Parts: sequence; structure tokens; C-alpha cells
Amino acid sequence: MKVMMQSSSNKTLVGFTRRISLWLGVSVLLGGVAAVLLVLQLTVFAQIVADLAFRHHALEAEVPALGWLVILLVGRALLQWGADIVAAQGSLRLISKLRNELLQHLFHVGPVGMANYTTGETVTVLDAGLEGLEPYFAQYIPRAAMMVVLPFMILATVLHLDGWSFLILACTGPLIPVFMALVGYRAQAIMDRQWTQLLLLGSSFLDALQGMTSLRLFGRAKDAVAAVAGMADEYRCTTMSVMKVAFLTSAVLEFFASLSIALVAVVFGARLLEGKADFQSAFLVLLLAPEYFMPLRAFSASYHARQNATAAMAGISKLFALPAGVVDHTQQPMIEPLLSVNCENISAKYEENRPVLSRVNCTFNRGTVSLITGESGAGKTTLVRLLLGLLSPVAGRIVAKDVHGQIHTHWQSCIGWVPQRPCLIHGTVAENLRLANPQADVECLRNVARQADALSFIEALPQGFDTPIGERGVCLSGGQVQRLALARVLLRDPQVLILDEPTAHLDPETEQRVAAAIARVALDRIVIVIAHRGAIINHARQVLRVHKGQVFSGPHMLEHAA
Ligand SMILES: Nc1ncnc2c1ncn2[C@@H]1O[C@H](COP(=O)(O)OP(=O)(O)OP(=O)(O)O)[C@@H](O)[C@H]1O
Repeated sequence: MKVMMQSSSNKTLVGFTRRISLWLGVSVLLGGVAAVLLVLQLTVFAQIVADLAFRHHALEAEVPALGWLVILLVGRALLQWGADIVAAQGSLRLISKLRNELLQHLFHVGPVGMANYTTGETVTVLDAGLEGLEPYFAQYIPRAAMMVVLPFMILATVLHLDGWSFLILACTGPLIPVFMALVGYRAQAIMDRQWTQLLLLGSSFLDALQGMTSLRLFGRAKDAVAAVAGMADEYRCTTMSVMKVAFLTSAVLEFFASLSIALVAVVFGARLLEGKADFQSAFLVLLLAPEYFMPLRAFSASYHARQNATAAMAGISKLFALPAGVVDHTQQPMIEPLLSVNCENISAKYEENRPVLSRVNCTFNRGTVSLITGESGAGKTTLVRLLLGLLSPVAGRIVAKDVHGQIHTHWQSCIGWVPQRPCLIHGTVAENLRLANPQADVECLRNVARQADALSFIEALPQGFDTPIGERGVCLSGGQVQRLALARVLLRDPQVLILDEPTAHLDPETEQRVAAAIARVALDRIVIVIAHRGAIINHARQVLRVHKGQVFSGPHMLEHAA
């Protein structure tokens, strides 16, 4: 519990900032030294001007001072460059780590936990959301620190030079952060709205792209385009509001800064005329005054980075907060062959008071094709999700026994799964097959393709195993995709093979062959198939019918299945 609380408290802007505190510390340190050099540089410059203009020194006499001025100038530029680079490096590393962590976390959350998130929303968080944090770490944090360091350094110098100027700067400086906090309060609401609109725009755009065929066939393509355009326009308007606030903030900042510098100039100028102040001090104070406001201006310019990051962070935290429900399939594979998988009194539900499965008992044996059947919405996929470890049972347990009678609770890394719509990547046939086993040689690929009855169609493709199949296998038929997915899963040599409607898209002849192939691979495996009809039924030695939250088994269920 304590670990969980700690890990969730780390998933905040403050928590993330701590993780790169060393980088940010070095950046602020370099920036701080650059600030010291700036004060020294202006002091030397004021002295050179006073020497040349009022003390009538020859230019040659000022050469050493000019040399120092150049050294200070170059040193400051290098230090500032270093400070920026270090902050950017730390920030980019953190963003890249966070992206990996979030992706890994989403893999552990699994499709059931992600059911309420659209792909577009998730992609926007992973992309624009995480990118939105970069300026916060690279600019906002160092500038916030410099807003404290440089003005205090300048105030200390000015106090040493002139009490009145110190008073003016000390009184006007704090007005700026106060004003910005007031403006920021309103701006945050606009930023949040902008972020929500970006999420909506991302998911609507992706939905429109994915549903392009259906939208065209329903004659709704124009409406979809208009809807996306409308959202884009709303997003534009909100972005303009954000910019308005930003311009307004800078305008007020400039006003305050100019007013206060003018006040310093007038007060010091008057005393200079009266002979109560010396030129060098007056000139130095006037040089320092704009630099006093510079970090405040830079901070204000990056203030929207904080607001943007706060808005993006809401989406990022939500994803990080999703409970990891999926079994870790990267665990060590089992060595002993499995004999059976037993569901013992398992119950499952997605929502409170809506149980999908109640106290289900069933066994799946090695060397047997077990058929799961039942009406739509009965809970077949839910049972398979429990077996796959994508959903945790609310009661009961699933255990596997090996051939020596030993019970295993962590056995899910031995499962192979072929869903109804297998996921194929944009690549060649061989690349898609090797997702299951990157080391597999061509002979292995041919072997599994033969077992899945896919070899003949693959060899008939223009470049055989090297033929690109397009995103999601668009260049293949539904039946070919199914067989390719079966071949791919066999490449992992799974001890338990689960297939969802594997013969749904096949012609009767191919269906017979694929069903026979499944029966063959079941000889030394536990094979579980969701199917309602077709040739696979003839190969099933066990039929389980899911009905009203219960699972009924027995040979008579074949009649229901058929
Ligand atoms: N992620 C989810 N969140 C909430 N309810 C869900 C979720 N997935 C499924 N359900 C509900 O659980 C019940 C069982 O669904 P399940 O997908 O297991 O049925 P099924 O037998 O596989 O149906 P089909 O044959 O149509 O695929 C259904 O009432 C469904 O609405």
C-alpha cells in the first residue's frame, strides 16, 4: 500500500522534477554563475564608460578592462549555453523514460482496463501530452530558479550603490509574480479547455480515418469531415484565447518593468544633476535595472509552459493511475509440459452488481480441442480474458497442472492467442511471423506456415515471405490473415493455444483444412476454441456452453453448438 502511494505520488510534476533534480541543479548552478558574470560585466562596462567619458582616461589604459569585458561576455554566453543544454538534455531524457514507462504500464493495464480510452486519446497523451512537459522542465523550472537568483543578486548590488533605487526595484519586482498568479488562475482554465479539445480532436480524427469506409458507405463522410473541422476551429479559437492572455501578460509586465526603470532613471537623474550621486553608480544602476526584470520576463514567457504541462499532466496521471490488471507474460516460460488448466469457482464482472460469470468450474486438457460456445454476450470472451490473464477473477482461481501433477499459478506465459481480428503490422509476411520469435529462420517460418495451411498462399505471393502485406494486413483476405496469425502463434510453440473464431472467414474447403491443422497441433497442447459452428466442431472432444453466467459441459452440448 505504501509502495503504491509512493509510486502514485511520484507521478506528478513535482515527482518528475525530482527525478532530474541533478540535471536541473547543474543547469541552475551554471545559470547562477552566468548571472554573477553578468553583474561583473555590467560593473566593468560602467567603469570603462565612466573612465573614458568623465575621467578622461586614454583608450589604451582601458585595454585590460576591455579584455576582462570580452572574457566575461564570452564566459557568460558559454555558461548560459551550457545551462540551457543541460536542462534540455535532462528534460528530453526524462520525457523519453516517461514515454517508455507509460507504454509499459499500458501493456500491464491491458485492453480491458483501457476499454474507456479511445486510441486517439491515448496517442495524444503519449505524443503531445508528454512533449508538452518538455518546456516545463527545460525552461520553466530553470527560469523559475533564475527568477530568484539574479534579481536578488542585482538587488544586493543596487543596495550597495543606491538606497532609493533599491527601494523602487524591491517594491515593483514582487508585483509581477503577484499579477502573474492572478492572470495564471484564469489562464489555467483556458489551458485545460485547450487540452480537452486537443484530446477530442485527436480521437475524432482517428475515428474518422478508421471508419472511412463505413462513413462513405453511409454517406456520412462530409458530416465527419465537418465535425473534425468544427473541432479544429474550436481548438483554434481556444489557442487564440491562450495567446491573448499571453500577450496581455507580457504587455503588463513590460509596462511595470518600463515604469520602474523610468522611475529609477528619474530619481537617480535628479540627484545626479544636483551632484548628490556619481555617474558610474547611476549608469550601473540603469544597466542593472532592465536585467533585474529580465528573469521575470523570461519566467513569464515560460509560464504558459507550466500551465500547458499541468493540463497535459491530468491526462498522463489518469493513464498512470489505471490499475495494472494484466498478468506479466514476460515471466520465465514453464519447462514442464502442462497437463490441464482448471478454472475453480471463478467469477468475473466488469461493473458492480453485473456479474458476467458466477462460480464457474471447468477443465481444459492436453491433447484435446475444447470448444467454448454460447449466445452473443454470454461471456465467452470474458472466460478467455480470464484464462489469458487480461482480467482478474473476482473470486476463485485458475491453476495449471503439469504432467507430474505439480500445480502452477504462473503459467500464462505459455499461452498463444489468436483473436478474431489478429493484429498485423506494416511489414512483410516474414516480419509479421517473426513478431512471435525474432530468431526464427526461414525453415521454421515455412514449417509453421505449413502447419497453419498458409504455406501455399504465402508462396503464391509476388515475393513470398518477403511480400509487404500493408497495415493491418490490408493486402490479404480475412482467411489469409487468420491463417497467418495461426502460423505466427505456432512459432512460439505455446503449450496452451486459444483461438477466437479461427475459421469464421474461410471457405468450406479451407475451413476443413484449418480445423484439421488445429486438431493436429492439439495432440501435444491444450487447445481452446471459441466457435459457434463449422468444421472445428467435429474435432472438439469437449464442448463448454456459456449461458447466463454459468458454464455447462458435456457431449450433449454439441447439439447446442451445432
Ligand atoms: N470491457 C467491458 N466493460 C463492461 N462490460 C463488458 C466489457 N466487455 C464485455 N462486457 C459485457 O460482458 C458481457 C459478456 O461479454 P463477452 O464479450 O464475454 O460476450 P461473448 O459471449 O464473448 O459475446 P460475443 O459472442 O458477441 O463476442 C456482455 O454483457 C458485455 O456487454
